[in-house]
Amino acid sequence: MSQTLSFNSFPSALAAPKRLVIASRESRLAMWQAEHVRDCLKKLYPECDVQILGMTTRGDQILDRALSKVGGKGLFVKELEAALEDGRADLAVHSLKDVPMVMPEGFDLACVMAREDARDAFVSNDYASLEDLPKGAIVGTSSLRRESVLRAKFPHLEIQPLRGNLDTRMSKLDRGEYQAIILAAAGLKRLGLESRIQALLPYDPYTPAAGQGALGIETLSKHPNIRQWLSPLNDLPTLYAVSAERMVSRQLGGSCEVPLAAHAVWDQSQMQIRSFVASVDGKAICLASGNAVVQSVAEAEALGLSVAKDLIAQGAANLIPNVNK
Ligand SMILES: NCc1[nH]cc(CCC(=O)O)c1CC(=O)O
Repeated sequence: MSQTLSFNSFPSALAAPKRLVIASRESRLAMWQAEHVRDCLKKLYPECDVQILGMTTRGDQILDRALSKVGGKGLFVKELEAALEDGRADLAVHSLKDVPMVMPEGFDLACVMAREDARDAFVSNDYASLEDLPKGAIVGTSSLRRESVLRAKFPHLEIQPLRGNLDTRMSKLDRGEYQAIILAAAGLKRLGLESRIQALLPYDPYTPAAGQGALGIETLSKHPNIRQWLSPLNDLPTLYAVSAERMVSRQLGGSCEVPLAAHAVWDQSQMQIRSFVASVDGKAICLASGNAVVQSVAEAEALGLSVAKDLIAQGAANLIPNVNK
């Protein structure tokens, strides 16, 4: 093992925390996630005063343009990082999918919690599956990754952008603006909207984004105690899986300006990973998968690196703007 990590154990050398403030976005999903972390911390440290500081980010405010055009994933995390930096909060809870692949100087991804269902979900009021949609039906998604698979498999469908938080997206569907929408199953399940899922999309070909369904907790690097306090919340299978996925994405530029999917599963030392890079029209695709025994974060990252190299050898970099070829 190249790294020593402690899991599910009380960091006994350290006194329990007295007060912890969690920075969170204010969407219903973000608050559910922050409350989940608060409840886990309260269970671990019953004496600790755990508070949630809700805030609005630029990513929540800009709803009229594609995320890929206005600055990408970082838009959802910058305000939370500012709160960590000036001491208003001790930790920030994020959907790991929204956390940039390279952490900014001074910040750490201190903890990765157990993953929800990582699949994409088909949501519709009138149709049971993608296969049932008629020619010209409008499907809502702003994810270039989802769009590329849909356009490759169902060229007769019309893909339209869909932004906003989960409740906004669901109400746009319910108002009839779309015949169907594609969302991460994890968010729907967390908000008690599982019954709205018509079909869970299989990992092949609907491979999710790196980190989808997992929660990440960010802290300042200069506060190692907080990392220690959070360490019992880490989930090892999830940590290994997302370490491989995030390595693939990092090697390929880590932006959401390109259709990029990476999904790994770790079970009893065996890791499997599947990844693709595609053109938005779905006409070009590089696909790679891998298998390895993984018993450390470093080994997970090594598998991710080999998958990224495989994709690059197939010409994936030609599909990606600004990546080192
Ligand atoms: N890109 C936005 C985003 N970030 C995290 C989730 C859902 C929850 C998750 O994947 O953890 C979503 C919505 C979606 O993709 O439908």
